[in-house]
Amino acid sequence: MIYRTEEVRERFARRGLSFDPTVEEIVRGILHAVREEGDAALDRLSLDLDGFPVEEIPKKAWREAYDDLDPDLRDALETAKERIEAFYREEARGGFLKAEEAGVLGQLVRPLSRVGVYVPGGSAPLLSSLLMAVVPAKVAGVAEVVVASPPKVHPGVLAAAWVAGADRLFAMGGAQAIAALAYGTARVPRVDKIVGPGNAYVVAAKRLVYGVVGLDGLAGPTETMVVADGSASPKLLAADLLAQAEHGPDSEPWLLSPDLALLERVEAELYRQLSELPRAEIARRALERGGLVLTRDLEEAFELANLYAPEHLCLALADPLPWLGKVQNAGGVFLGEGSPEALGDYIAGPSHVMPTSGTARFQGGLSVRDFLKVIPVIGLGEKAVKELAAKGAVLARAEGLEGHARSLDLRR
Ligand SMILES: NC(=O)c1ccc[n+]([C@@H]2O[C@H](COP(=O)([O-])OP(=O)(O)OC[C@H]3O[C@@H](n4cnc5c(N)ncnc54)[C@H](O)[C@@H]3O)[C@@H](O)[C@H]2O)c1
Ligand SMILES: N[C@H](CO)Cc1c[nH]c[nH+]1
Ligand SMILES: [Zn+2]
Repeated sequence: MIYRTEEVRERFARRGLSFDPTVEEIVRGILHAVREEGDAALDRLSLDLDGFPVEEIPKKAWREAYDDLDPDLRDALETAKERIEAFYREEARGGFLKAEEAGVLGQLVRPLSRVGVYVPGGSAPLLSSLLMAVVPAKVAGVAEVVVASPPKVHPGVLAAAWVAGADRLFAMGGAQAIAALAYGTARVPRVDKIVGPGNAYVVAAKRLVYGVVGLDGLAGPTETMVVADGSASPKLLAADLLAQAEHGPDSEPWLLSPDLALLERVEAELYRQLSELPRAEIARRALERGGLVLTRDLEEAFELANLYAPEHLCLALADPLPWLGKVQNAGGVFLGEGSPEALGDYIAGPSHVMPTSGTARFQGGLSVRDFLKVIPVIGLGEKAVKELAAKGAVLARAEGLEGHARSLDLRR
C-alpha cells in the first residue's frame, strides 16, 4: 500500500507504547502467582503455557550443545561474539575522581552484580539475541548473568550461552520468567536488572516489575524504516523489508521515498518475494501494519522518520553519510544498501536489542552503559565546606528545611 505523507504523519506523531488491557490483566495474574507461590506457580504456568516445567540447564549441557553444533554455525557464533565484544570494548566506561584543593569530587562506575537476560523463543529461537545482551554485560563486568528462554531451549541457544560466557540458564519464558527474575524464587535468583526483548506478555511484565528490578527498556516487536532514493535496488529493499516483517505479525516495515516509480517497483517485488518466503503468512500480516510512503523529498522523509522514531533506520541512499546529521530519533542507523539491517541483527557488532514503539525518542540501543551504575563521590576539604555551607543554608531555608540549614550552619 502506497501512502501519501498526510495519511501517516498524525499516526507517526502519536504512536507510543500502548498496552492491551487483556494482556495486562493476564500478566498481573502471572506476576502475582509467582510472587506469592514461587516455584510451584512457576512450574504450573510454564506447563500450561509452554508445555514443560521450569528447569535450570547446567553448563555441561551448553558445552555439549556447542560441541554437537554444525561447525559453520559454531564458527559464525564465535565470529559474532568476537565482533560484539570488540565493539563494546571501545565504549567508555570509566568514572573520574578529581582531587584538588577544595577536596575530592568524582564518580565511581560499578558493574551491576546480577543481571537477567531474556532470550525470546516463542516464534523463533533467537540465539543471536543471547549474544547481543550477554556479551555487552560481560564486557561491563557483570559478575553473574542469568539467562531465561522458553522451553524447550534450542541447542543453538545453549551453544550461544556457552560462547557468550553466561553464568546460569533457566528454561522458562514469558511473563512467568520475568516474574521469577524480578522477585526471585527458591530456584531462580533475584536479579538487579532485566534486559532483552520479548513479545507483548514479556514487555507488559517488564513494565509492571519496574522498580522491583531495573530495566534496559521495553524492546518489543521489531520494526524497520528505510529511507531510499532512486539509486536503491527494489529487489534489495523488498528483501530488507521482508526480513523484519517475518519476525511477527505485529512487526512494522516502512519504506519512505520521494521516488514514486521506485515505490511501485518495490511493491511489486515485495509480493513476488513474499510468495517464496517460508514465513509468508506472518510477513504478509506485518506488511499490512507498515507500508510505503511517498514523500515530497528526502528532507520530508527524514522529518517523518524522526517523528516515527524507528527501531532501525536504514538509509538506502547513494551517499548516506551526509544525511546522518538529520537523524534525531532512531534505535540504530544503517548506512547504505551495503549495510543491511539483517547484518546488524547477527554480526556487525552493535547489539540488535534496540528501542521499539517510538521509545527511540528517549533511548538508544543496548550498550555497556546499561550494565553500569554511576555513584557520585563527595569529599570536600575544610575550606570549601566553610565557604559552601553558608550558601547551602540559604538554599535550605528557601525550601523551608530548617534541619538541613542547621546541619550546614554547624560546619561554618
Ligand atoms: N526490539 C528488539 O531488539 C528485538 C530483538 C529480538 C526480538 N524482538 C521481538 O521479540 C518478540 C519475540 O516474541 P516471541 O513470541 O517469539 O517469543 P517470547 O519468548 O518473547 O514469548 C514467548 C512466551 O510468551 C508467553 N505467551 C505466549 N502466549 C501467551 C498467552 N496467551 N498468555 C500468557 N503468556 C503467553 C509464553 O510463556 C512463551 O514462553 C518478537 O516480537 C520480536 O520481534 C525484538
Ligand atoms: N531484528 C531483531 C531486532 O529487532 C533481531 C533479530 C534476531 N534474529 C533476527 N533478528
Ligand atoms: Zn531481525
